[in-house]
Amino acid sequence: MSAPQQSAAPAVPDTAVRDTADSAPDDSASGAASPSAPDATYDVIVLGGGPVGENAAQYAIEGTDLTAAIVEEALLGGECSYYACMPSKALLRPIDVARTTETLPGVATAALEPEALLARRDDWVSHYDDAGQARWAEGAGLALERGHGRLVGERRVEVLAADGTRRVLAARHAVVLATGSEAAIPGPLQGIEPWTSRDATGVVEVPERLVTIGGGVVACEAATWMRALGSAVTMLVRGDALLSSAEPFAGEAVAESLEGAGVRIVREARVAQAHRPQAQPTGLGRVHGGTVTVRCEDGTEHEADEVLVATGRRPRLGDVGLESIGLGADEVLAGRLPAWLHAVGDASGEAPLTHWGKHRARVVGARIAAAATGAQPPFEVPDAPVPQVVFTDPQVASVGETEAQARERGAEVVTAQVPFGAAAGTALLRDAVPGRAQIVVDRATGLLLGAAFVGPEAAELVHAATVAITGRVPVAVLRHAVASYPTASELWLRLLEELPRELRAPVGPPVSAPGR
Ligand SMILES: Cc1cc2nc3c(=O)[nH]c(=O)nc-3n(C[C@H](O)[C@H](O)[C@H](O)COP(=O)(O)OP(=O)(O)OC[C@H]3O[C@@H](n4cnc5c(N)ncnc54)[C@H](O)[C@@H]3O)c2cc1C
Ligand SMILES: NC(=O)c1ccc[n+]([C@@H]2O[C@H](COP(=O)([O-])OP(=O)(O)OC[C@H]3O[C@@H](n4cnc5c(N)ncnc54)[C@H](O)[C@@H]3O)[C@@H](O)[C@H]2O)c1
Repeated sequence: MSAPQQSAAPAVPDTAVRDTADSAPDDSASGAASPSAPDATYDVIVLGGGPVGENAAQYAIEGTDLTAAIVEEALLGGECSYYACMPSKALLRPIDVARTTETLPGVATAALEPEALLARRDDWVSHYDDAGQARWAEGAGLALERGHGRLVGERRVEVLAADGTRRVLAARHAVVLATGSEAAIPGPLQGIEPWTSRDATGVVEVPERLVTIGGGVVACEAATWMRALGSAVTMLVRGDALLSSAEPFAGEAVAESLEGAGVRIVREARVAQAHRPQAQPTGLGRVHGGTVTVRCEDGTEHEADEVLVATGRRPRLGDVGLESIGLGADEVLAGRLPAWLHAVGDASGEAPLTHWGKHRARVVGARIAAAATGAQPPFEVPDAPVPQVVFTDPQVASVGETEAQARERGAEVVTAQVPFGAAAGTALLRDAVPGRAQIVVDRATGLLLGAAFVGPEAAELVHAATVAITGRVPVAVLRHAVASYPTASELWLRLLEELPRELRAPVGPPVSAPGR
């Protein structure tokens, strides 16, 4: 589906590749066999050039004279740039704007132009060409080794290029696994060439009838743009809610909105079988064969022109040579790795989100640089919270723990909830404002544990919560962080006002925040 660009040679001048004579790793130290002497040696080798691998490589050499290579078998920039975040958000933003115009008197309702929308998507994925990313890598002083990389021993990586040539690379200090993830396709749907998220973001032929399987982020976002493009969408959800890992009111609001737009949501629908004549890989975003019939365990059948499987992703660790160093995927996912080997991003099993993977890559990259140069490792925050935005209408923006997660952990929590339109700034966004906002606060410390904003343009509200959780700002102090009038951020004031007085306005001397 992708159009890999292949070249056996590194994309940066050979000056970035140090002489290997006296510094190649000593294989005898580990007892691991090396298939051959290295063709090149770098200080750091990163397997996988997605956003996470790029950041790991960049931070591992920044401000040093270390060298790093990124090994990439397809498009430099990874899933996020060409098949995931960027195309999906490029599709969703005009849809969001058009929806907003439906609710705002004083502006004509905007009509979507499907062809122009897909053309915008194509621009945002650089027409599946990674030349710009390759230029960035070169500018950052990173070597680019094109081909499939796998470990072949301790700090050894073999790169198999598209033309069949093999190069063995040696890493003086570290190897980073940043190989991303792949769509998980349940058994009954294998063999019928279903769409994955790649086809949905790369849509070329809009199927008249689309069935989606799954009730998570991909299903909800894709249902939004596929419905807007004209598909009759039926979502088969095996549970009773959408976005089940978020606060319950998030899934309810998104379901109401999708149903309002004409999407059919079938809950408790467990897929037992799927059938399709002439299933074939016709290309990215094209209909992959004849009519699909999906049969559920309760005997109901759903017919469609295409089926999108959105049932989660799994780390891509199957063909990275872990066995050559006596490890398996379980060790990677549990973080049981030798000191020279690191895993980051989707491949690590941590939250499969670009910003989180990139953050961890910066941390790990800086650690590698410090260890390699003998510098003091940079300060880290071990329990930084993970934010996420689901770009549905309404948007779902959340960070930290949900109320249920905090209670399950045994925390004594207080929550505050307000309608999303409770502040003048949010009420002005649309004439009818759906959604809610909620904060979860630890009763004993007054610290924020989690926050969720469900509403139009909620995305930008969540960073304040991320800052408050990361910086351990008590709600009594947060109350004095004044939002401008009339902005959406004033929702914070409304939320804090809902908390018990002893938490938000305790009596005492002025200013008691730590560090002041
Ligand atoms: C439809 C969709 C929308 C998304 N939207 C968002 C969003 O809005 N915001 C967000 O934060 N996250 C989003 N995500 C998640 C995000 O795409 C991932 O978290 C992110 O791409 C992970 O980056 P990565 O670098 O770890 O992996 P990837 O982006 O998957 O990159 C891995 C790279 O490694 C290469 N590779 C793999 N194995 C090898 C090998 N053996 N040798 C050489 N190269 C190899 C691959 O070709 C690929 O280029 C979305 C995901 C999907 C599916
Ligand atoms: N805006 C964003 O940040 C964004 C957008 C898209 C994807 N992503 C990331 O990509 C990852 C993958 O997204 P996703 O939606 O595929 O996964 P997900 O984990 O969000 O949702 C998977 C859904 O599939 C269901 N499911 C799992 N196995 C099933 C089966 N065998 N049969 C039927 N249903 C099944 C689950 O119950 C759930 O509803 C997510 O973890 C998400 O973080 C992020």
